[in-house]
Amino acid sequence: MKREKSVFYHLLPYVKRFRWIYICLTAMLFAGIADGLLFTWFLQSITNGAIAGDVTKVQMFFLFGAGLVLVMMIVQFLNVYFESLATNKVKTSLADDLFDHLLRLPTRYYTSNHSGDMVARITQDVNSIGGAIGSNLINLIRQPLWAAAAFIYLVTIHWVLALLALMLGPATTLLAKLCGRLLRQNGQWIQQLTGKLTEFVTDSLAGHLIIRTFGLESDSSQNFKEQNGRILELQLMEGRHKAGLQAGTIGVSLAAQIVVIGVGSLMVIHKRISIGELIAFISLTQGLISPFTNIANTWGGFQRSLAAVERVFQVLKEPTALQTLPTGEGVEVPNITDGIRYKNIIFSYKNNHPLLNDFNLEIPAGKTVAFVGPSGSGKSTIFNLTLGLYEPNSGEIEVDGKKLNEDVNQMRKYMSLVPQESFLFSGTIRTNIALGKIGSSNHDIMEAAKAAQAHSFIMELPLGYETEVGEKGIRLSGGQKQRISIARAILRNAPILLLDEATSALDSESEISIQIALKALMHNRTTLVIAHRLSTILDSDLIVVMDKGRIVEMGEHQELIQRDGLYSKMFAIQFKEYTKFQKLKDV
Ligand SMILES: Nc1ncnc2c1ncn2[C@@H]1O[C@H](COP(=O)(O)OP(=O)(O)OP(=O)(O)O)[C@@H](O)[C@H]1O
Repeated sequence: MKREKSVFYHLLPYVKRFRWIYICLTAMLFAGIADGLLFTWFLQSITNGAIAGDVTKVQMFFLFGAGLVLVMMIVQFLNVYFESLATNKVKTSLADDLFDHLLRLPTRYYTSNHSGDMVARITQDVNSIGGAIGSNLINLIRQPLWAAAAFIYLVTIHWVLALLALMLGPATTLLAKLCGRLLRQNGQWIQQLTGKLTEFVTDSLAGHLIIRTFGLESDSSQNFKEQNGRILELQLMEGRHKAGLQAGTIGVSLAAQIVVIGVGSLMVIHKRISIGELIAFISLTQGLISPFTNIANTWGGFQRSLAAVERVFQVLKEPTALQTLPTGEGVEVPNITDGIRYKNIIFSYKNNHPLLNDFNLEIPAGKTVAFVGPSGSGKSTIFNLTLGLYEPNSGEIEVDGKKLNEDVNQMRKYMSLVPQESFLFSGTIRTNIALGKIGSSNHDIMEAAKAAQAHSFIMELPLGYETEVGEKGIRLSGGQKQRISIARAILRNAPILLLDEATSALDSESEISIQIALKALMHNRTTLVIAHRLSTILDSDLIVVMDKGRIVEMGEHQELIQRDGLYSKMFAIQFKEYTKFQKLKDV
């Protein structure tokens, strides 16, 4: 019960948010119960009237019955309508809050959780919570009230017979408790496996190229079938539990009715109750036992929904990194004059050996600093920290004299990132560039594209700037995507640029276009670049050579070459590869 309480505690704010709907639902609930009792009274009275040969009474109750039917229809309509309103409104707000919360979560959460699982929580789990806030919840409230009302009504006729009718009810509750536990456990397994299956599907779609080129289709298909088969087994087991519960509860309900009919008939013979009252008993015994049956059935579905609610609230309980959600609308920030300072930074991704240990560096404003070093030396980590995606364990980063961690959102307005892998969202080229500064005019977007050497290839596309890109859109080459990414950064016009150069070799035309685009982008900005291109390295004001999280060398190109250390070795290798590449291209 502790678990149920905690789930309700979490759901309560949502119920409160739509309290007027729940108030209407409660009103309908009482109207439904009153209607049911009035119907029994109608049955009892019209039967007694018929037996007594009282035509006026029969006629009057006939009209009364017709009125009841009308009221019942209206109540039923409003009941279903309000229930759907309540469930869907809560579901929608929960999904809104969940997505909002996901956007606020720290970068660590994204790197340590699978996107497929997050998708499953926001779609499937949110959808399954209907059972905990909609019909199941209402039924769990309605049924005991209905049982109590029916019992009181029957007690006023004959209390012994009423107790007899009630006697078998609790048996179904025991059955429900047992099956409920099994169903809940099963529900959790199904949800976990479905989350895993969603992860597998998203991975397979994203990695379809590897699947195809390595000929892994049959293995993937087999893997999917196995996982899906396991879910099927659990669903069938769920079906068996539900069937057992249903059969047991129907058995109990029928047994109670037979007892009531048998004993009630004897009472009619002995003139203890009238035939009309026996009919009331027959009609209400069903109403007395069915709540136990319905609670039992509802309990299973309810337990399953609780499992889904728990998965949703697991995410909602994760501590966030952002208080407010920043907007991409353009705000002009002044150019910086004081550069970036890293002071005694100690940082580890996990609580083990720190990757950066007492890292100190000063990047002067307006300069281009290239970070070079072997793979895993910590270059991207410097970017992650500068962008405030991770916080150092100790030490401080200052941007233009202000502490980065004091207002990360504001400080990020000073920066734009051109990532190694250019990501295009589903939408048009225009909207993709406009992400650099939401609300930009078409003229500004076009100017940015021109500076990024992207305008001419965009104009050659069938719909120009309105061409759809992203998963469902046209395929752009790596170089073209990169130029759109650069245009986005040009439009953002932030004073600090973080550029993670793409490693893949481009054809010479793209290479030249990108060089021109980057020159335009880097102009007049403080630039941090994870450098892979010789031209970038040579043109940098400062080269920071990193190895195992430490700065091992620092200086200008010539200086570092003369030092004959790690940099000169790396440069020699790169230069050899570069000339080989150039020769190959010349051939
Ligand atoms: N999100 C993360 N969680 C845990 N460890 C990480 C994470 N990102 C990077 N690392 C580890 O930190 C170390 C430094 O990685 P980083 O990406 O900064 O290196 P890099 O110099 O940019 O490498 P590359 O040139 O290959 O991109 C590596 O050992 C890497 O495995």
